[in-house]
Amino acid sequence: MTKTRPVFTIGVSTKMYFSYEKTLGYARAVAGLASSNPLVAGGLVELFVIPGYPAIPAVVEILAPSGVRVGAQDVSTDDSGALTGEVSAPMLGEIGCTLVEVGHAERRRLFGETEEVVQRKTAAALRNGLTPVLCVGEAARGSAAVAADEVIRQLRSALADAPAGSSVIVAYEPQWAIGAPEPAPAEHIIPVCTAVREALESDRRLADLRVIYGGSAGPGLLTVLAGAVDGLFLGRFAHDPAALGSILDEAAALL
Ligand SMILES: O=C(CO)COP(=O)(O)O
Repeated sequence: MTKTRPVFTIGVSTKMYFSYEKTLGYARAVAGLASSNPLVAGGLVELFVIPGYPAIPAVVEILAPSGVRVGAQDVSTDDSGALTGEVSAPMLGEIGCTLVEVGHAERRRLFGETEEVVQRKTAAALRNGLTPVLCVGEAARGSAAVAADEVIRQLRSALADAPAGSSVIVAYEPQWAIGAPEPAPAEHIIPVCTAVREALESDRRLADLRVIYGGSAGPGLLTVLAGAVDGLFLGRFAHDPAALGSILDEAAALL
């Protein structure tokens, strides 16, 4: 049987907001939402959760039966070696991750992650069978055309070493819209995501490409953006499971 390609990909990062116990409670709530949702069960909506590292194995155990994918918030450039504090893609795969965030704006801004590092982390994820959730976005608010150029440049750099057959989730996250009261306006998001898709469509190495939006995303946004994005990458505004439930209801209404 061929696997249904999801129409929407909806992911949540808990960043460093939650304790261990709170993370597990959240995962249980998401498992409840997912297992009672026919769209998730049928593969039309793909859900993923990205908790803090120590919670990953327990979250995998909670979410695996309901088909929710689990990822990590970062990954090492290398597969093994003297890299104290780093976590390798092979180990993330061993403990049940199927995706990893690469190049989140907070990693770039607060931890000095350069484009070269983002490129190497993307390659590490892909060579180990993990889907990179490749986070890109312009630093300052400006026109959509300038943002699109910058984001496409970041993507080409990040994907420089991507092998043929790569599956990639691009998370377009304008840096100025992260941690803000509201997401970027739809008139900004839609042309940027459309330009990204057009730019990468001809890249024959990409077997599967999803383009999702993140940055103060929450209930209501999927409806506004549907057709232009493949889904959302959520932070604060989905940390209440009820909000995630209402986004799943939106997805159902759109399908
Ligand atoms: O960075 C984000 C997801 O990775 C978005 O976070 P917020 O929705 O909390 O702004």
